[in-house]
Amino acid sequence: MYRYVCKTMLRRLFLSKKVSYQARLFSGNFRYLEVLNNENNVAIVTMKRAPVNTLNSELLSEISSVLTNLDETKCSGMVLTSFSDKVFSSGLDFNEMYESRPATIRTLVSTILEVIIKLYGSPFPTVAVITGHAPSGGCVLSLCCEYRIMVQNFQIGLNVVKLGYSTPLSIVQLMVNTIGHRNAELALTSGRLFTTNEALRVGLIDEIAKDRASAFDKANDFLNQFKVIPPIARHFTKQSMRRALLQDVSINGKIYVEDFVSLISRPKVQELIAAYMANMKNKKKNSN
Ligand SMILES: CCCCCCCCCCC/C=C/C(=O)SCCNC(=O)CCNC(=O)[C@H](O)C(C)(C)COP(=O)(O)OP(=O)(O)OC[C@H]1O[C@@H](n2cnc3c(N)ncnc32)[C@H](O)[C@@H]1OP(=O)(O)O
Repeated sequence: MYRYVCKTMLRRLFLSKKVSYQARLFSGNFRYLEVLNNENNVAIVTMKRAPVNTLNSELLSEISSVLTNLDETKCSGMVLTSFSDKVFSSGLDFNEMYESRPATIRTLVSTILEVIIKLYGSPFPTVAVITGHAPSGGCVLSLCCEYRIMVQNFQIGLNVVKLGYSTPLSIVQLMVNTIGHRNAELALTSGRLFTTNEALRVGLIDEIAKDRASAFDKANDFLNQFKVIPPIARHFTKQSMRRALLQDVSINGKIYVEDFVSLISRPKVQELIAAYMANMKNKKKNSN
């Protein structure tokens, strides 16, 4: 009898461990992401592709899967952030754009498009906690969120024009919707990166935080206000605000992707990407 009780207790203990292990598996399943749920059912999605969260197809497809999962599990909100206290994301991975087969570039671009559609159109409220630099693709991810809180002394913006290709129309629209036509035109045509203070002044971010912890406090304050708002009413209102852009990308997305692939594949653009990458390496060598 004693042996039976011990065995049953051990089995229960094992099962309970297994359950809590499975609960953690959602975060453990990803190579480049950590996903944790807080007590308010808010998902904290942390990009952790060291060193600078460069957006390759794998990281983007993990973000895409998480967004589907959060939609299905009816989370109350999402915070998108970075493991790094220096870089939120360094944008699309040059290694998948430089001297790559069109199919590789196509996968990269289609996957970021998938993320844009899911993140921008998500039914739950979304906040970007920007703990470091957010150039290009990093800025795009934050623009798809509803609210941006950025830590002091970093840079954010869309500098793609400097790489020799134009900003895709929907991305232009994201910027226009956020900082207005005049500011967007000036910023996009010059590839301007804004400091945290400048970004607040122009409306590219909503709040400045002194550090990661205070950025999370501000994100919680933003999300808490929705506790008293019926989610369905909130969701439909968000959809109405975002419908035009979402409809455009779902109708024309494939065309935008193909345009972007052929733009990136042009010899002149490839040359500029190579020079840009070499410049990054030189800067690093000289600073060491
Ligand atoms: C709806 C429309 C449908 C169409 C869909 C199209 C969607 C398009 C989206 C918009 C277009 C976006 C384009 C891009 O994102 S292109 C990428 C542009 N990115 C940049 O210009 C930033 C480049 N990086 C930096 O400026 C710095 O790295 C940064 C300031 C971010 C950090 O500086 P830090 O000094 O901390 O780090 P390092 O520069 O030493 O970098 C560390 C290593 O990482 C490598 N690195 C950095 N960025 C990239 C990158 N984007 N791709 C590949 N590799 C990168 C860097 O070379 C270092 O490598 P090593 O350690 O090997 O030297």
